[in-house]
Amino acid sequence: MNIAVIGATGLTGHHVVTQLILKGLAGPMDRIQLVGRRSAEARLRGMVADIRDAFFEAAPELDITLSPNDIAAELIVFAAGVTLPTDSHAPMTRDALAQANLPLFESYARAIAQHGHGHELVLMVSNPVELGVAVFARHLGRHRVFGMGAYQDTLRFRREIAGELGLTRQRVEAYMLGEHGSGLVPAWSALRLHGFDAEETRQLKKRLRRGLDSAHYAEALAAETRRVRELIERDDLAEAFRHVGTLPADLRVGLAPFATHYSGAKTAVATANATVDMLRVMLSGHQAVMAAQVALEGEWLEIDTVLGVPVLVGHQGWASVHPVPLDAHEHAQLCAVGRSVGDKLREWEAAA
Ligand SMILES: NC(=O)c1ccc[n+]([C@@H]2O[C@H](COP(=O)([O-])OP(=O)(O)OC[C@H]3O[C@@H](n4cnc5c(N)ncnc54)[C@H](O)[C@@H]3O)[C@@H](O)[C@H]2O)c1
Repeated sequence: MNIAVIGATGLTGHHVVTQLILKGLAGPMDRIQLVGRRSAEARLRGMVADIRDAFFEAAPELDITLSPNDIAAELIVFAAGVTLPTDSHAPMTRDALAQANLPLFESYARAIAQHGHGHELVLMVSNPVELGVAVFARHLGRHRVFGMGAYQDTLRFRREIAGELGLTRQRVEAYMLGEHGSGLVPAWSALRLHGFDAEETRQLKKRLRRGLDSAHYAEALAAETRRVRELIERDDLAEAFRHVGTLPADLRVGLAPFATHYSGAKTAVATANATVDMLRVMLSGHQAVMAAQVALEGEWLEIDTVLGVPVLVGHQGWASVHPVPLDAHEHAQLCAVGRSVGDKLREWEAAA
């Protein structure tokens, strides 16, 4: 299998490459294209030497690729571009991030559409993930492009629930939908706890939610983000983490990574883990339901933009949306987030 990692020398790209090898998804019969800018050539060479040193005969073929026109792979991970700074005193807005990364998304998407073989699947890691997916979907066809943000948010949601209930993550079926960032939509109505009946699940869900209902989630997330931001700006990371720990599971999903990013540690290991997990499904030849950002055209809830929703993922891309039960508030919230993401995407692309 040929896998290309665009932005391979970046923190996330580097972890994706090593996790692909460590988890046995890329071995001597496979090839990883390490894609970077010309200015990153020396670093890419160093990276190849280091990986061969570490894994030797278990390492895949490692190719250095300095032009988007030379990408030749079945699976492409896009992890290049600008990221939000970790210095809370020099903040960057998501609008500025979008303007910085849009030309990069465009140039790679255009090159892959022109020079690729027409079947590549693209897994978008870079942010704003919805914008990256929108651009690649337009050039390559929407069923070949996924954003991993919703999958990562979903893994975090399941982990937070599992941790609080003392269960393994495998026993928790749950989805975090919507926008990766400020527009998360926890689909509590779709929660299934394997080994618990409907009444036990209802009781446990009530305990987990601590009185925060779907109608007030967005407001609570915004208020808690302001509170955690204030603590980070005061350089009180310890209090920020402590405070996040007091919140309900669905708020922790949005806020724990926020604090982790500004701690300076960043979230690359977990991001690479979620990315490689998605690649595992795409490589397996089987199909699985996973939350991902995809470009919808009204097939679920009449949403007509890029949004994190549950989709059936396989080696040919995402085949269809897999609808999950939502209550009226969750439904309304997901549609509202969809409208807001659609507005932002139009604004960002018009400003380019
Ligand atoms: N989805 C998530 O949960 C999540 C988590 C972490 C990071 N991210 C996103 O992933 C992206 C990368 O983050 P990071 O922390 O690894 O950043 P990083 O700064 O460590 O790496 C960025 C990489 O992009 C490369 N790059 C920049 N311009 C390029 C170009 N024109 N061609 C090829 N490569 C180019 C840089 O050389 C660098 O290697 C960011 O957009 C970030 O927001 C997403």
